[in-house]
Amino acid sequence: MAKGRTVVLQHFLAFYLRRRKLFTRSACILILYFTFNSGSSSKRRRKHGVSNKNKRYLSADVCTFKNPFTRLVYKLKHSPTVLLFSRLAFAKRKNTSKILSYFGAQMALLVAKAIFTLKEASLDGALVSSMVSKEFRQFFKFLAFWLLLGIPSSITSSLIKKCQGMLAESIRESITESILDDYLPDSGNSTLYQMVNQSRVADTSTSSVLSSKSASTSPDRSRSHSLTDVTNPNNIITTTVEELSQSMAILPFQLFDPILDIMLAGNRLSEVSKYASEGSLLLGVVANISTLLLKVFTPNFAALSSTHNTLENMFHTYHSQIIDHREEIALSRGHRRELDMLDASYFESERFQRLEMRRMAVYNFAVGFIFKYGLGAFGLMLCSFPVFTTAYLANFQIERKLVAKLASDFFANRRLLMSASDSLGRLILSKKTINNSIGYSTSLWEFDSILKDINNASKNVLDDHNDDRLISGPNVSYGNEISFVHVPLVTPSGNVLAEDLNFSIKPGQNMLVIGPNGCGKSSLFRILGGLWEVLDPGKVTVPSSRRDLFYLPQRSYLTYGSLREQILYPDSMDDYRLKLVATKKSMGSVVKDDNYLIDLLQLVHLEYLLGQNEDEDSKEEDTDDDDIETYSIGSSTGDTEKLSGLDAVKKWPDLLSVGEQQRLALARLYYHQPKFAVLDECTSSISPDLEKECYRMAIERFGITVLSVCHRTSLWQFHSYILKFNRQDDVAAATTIFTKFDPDKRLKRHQELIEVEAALKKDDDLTTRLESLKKMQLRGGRRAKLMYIGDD
Ligand SMILES: Nc1ncnc2c1ncn2[C@@H]1O[C@H](COP(=O)(O)OP(=O)(O)OP(=O)(O)O)[C@@H](O)[C@H]1O
Repeated sequence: MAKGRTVVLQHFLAFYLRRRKLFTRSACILILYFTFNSGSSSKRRRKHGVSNKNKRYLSADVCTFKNPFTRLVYKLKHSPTVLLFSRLAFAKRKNTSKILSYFGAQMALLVAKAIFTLKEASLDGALVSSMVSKEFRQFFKFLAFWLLLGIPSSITSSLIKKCQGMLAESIRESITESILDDYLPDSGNSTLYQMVNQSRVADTSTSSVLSSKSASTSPDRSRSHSLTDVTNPNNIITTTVEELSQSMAILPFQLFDPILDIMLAGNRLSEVSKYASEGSLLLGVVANISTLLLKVFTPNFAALSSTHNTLENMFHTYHSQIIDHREEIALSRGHRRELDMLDASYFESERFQRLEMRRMAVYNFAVGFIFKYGLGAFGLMLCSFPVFTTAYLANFQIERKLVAKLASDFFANRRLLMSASDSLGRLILSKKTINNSIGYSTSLWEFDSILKDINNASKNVLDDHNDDRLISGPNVSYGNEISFVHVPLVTPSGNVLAEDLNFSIKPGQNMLVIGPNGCGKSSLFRILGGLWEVLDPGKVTVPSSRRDLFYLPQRSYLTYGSLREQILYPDSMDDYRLKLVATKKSMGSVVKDDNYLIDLLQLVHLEYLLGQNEDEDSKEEDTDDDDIETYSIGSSTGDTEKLSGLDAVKKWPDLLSVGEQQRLALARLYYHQPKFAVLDECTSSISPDLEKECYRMAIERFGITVLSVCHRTSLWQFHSYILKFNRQDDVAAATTIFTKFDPDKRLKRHQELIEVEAALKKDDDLTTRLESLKKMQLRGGRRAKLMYIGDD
């Protein structure tokens, strides 16, 4: 009876042996398929409120594709990762070839690595076999081979790492280049201003033609815009691009290395072991059960990384805010309040990180145990199977030579199966990297879409492709003047500041703009600078070229760079050199060389900046260890702190007082010598005498026509026209009056008012005169003294 059962079993085994290759390969495919389809289920994603980000980009008609292949192609074509790579990373041929070559090199190295692993496994087996059969010469021969194999194998591993680094760097370079081209476009469009502004304005649809245009052209994009925090573009451009590049660079390794390992191991097993087919099939089933089991321990990676990023961003933003306002905080002793905010933000972030670590610890344990030990144990069983079956079939009468062969196979197979089970674990972990990459690329794609929408909308309003235009649009015309006719002044959030703005200024007619705080004085210049649109029925006439209008705000913008660069801004050093060559060629015109720049500094009494070549930074640098190779950041000239004069590179915004910064900005204005200049309280911190001198210089010496907002009466004398904003307390929109301005007359009346007010206390006869003056004030609005000015 027992003999009959043995015969049946032997026939059964023989049948499987004939089909072993087929079984092995189908088992491999099963393993890969089920492993890859594991992870967080869509049900759980929905429960956590995190949808598959990819799906946002797929319109409803994707469901109409019956053919799964067409559907897959459609999905791929619309996936943000593919879009991001096709339009940003591969935007330039040079970058494309770099990325593809590093990717190709990495793939080739991965294949080489897998082949070396196979060879090592065979050598392991051979070593054990020679040891068991006591063939010492063979043993040392194999040992030498094994050592030799270690050289190319180690080189390959190190080259893979290097390739990953280079791939990450080229992806980052390429995406950063493309995003920066949209972020600060050559056309001079105020994309960054509009993007941050739009996201801060709650109701963008009211007045922003830009947003409505972009919404109408791409509904999917406008819907997704709200998902990206564009108020923090620095984080997206630095951190997100870096993280995406890193994860995309390690993806080929994480994905293809285990797949190659599994495939090669399966193939090898089917060749070397007679009974590997059943084992491989069973291994496929066990791998499937394991991945199902792993789902229980898998956290929602997308939700985790999104919350993590939000909390980190918040902490980062608080820090930047404190650094930006360090002086105000220090003077107002606001430390405790700021510390509370930082503590709260850090505590929140840390609490979440602990939760994240707990979830990841459980997940890592599950991956480690299930795949390394669970599948590893199964692999050992599988390897021992040929030993037991051979022994069983030969009725446990095995020759010595066969024992050595079985031992060799056992070790080779065990090694391959252990590495295959480990590879399965890595394959599962690679899903995390894929999800992260999708998350990062979605954020980046949304961000770039917003930039592109803004730039495209601006292009639509352009009547020609002249990038040098000051502003463009259907309501804009060009001439030798600045004029506003029936222009409504409306904020991006739809607040009407002034319904009907009218004025006209020709060269030489300097205009004073006055009005209460928040009435829209600076907003007028936002229209003039192209930041806000000229809405219907308004018509604006401006000089055609950007160079004809210069804007100086109250807090002037200084860059980190040389003193010369502060004066030249926004010109670059190349622009400066070109201008120098041009003026030298054209005989007779003033050559704006370094001596000219020094003269300008003298005009604003800043010549002492030329002599400052020692500061604390340089002293700090002296203490640096000479042996350490240091890099000069922000300058190609090397030892920047030793430079002096116009070449001195310093942290000018931190080094100069507000008044000094304003004077430096005036030197900048003199250098550019525009036709018109907007001076928006740009001299408020300069002493009155020097302020007057600077104004006189701008108007008389450099022939600049100024449109100025200033509260000091000492500057009235430079203006011949006045634009006055009147706002009643109960009406949001201001009315405006534009008239000729006689500074002497107005000053006299202003002085008179002061004197009458003083005399009133003593003399009743002046009451009548005061009443008449008060009437005029009331007509002018609530800011009595200011409204008096310019009232005829
Ligand atoms: N980007 C913007 N989006 C929405 N509202 C804005 C924006 N910029 C300014 N405003 C609003 O427009 C109004 C006018 O601002 P503006 O800067 O023109 O005032 P101002 O007359 O120059 O005041 P001040 O004399 O205090 O400088 C303010 O209420 C301000 O909140």
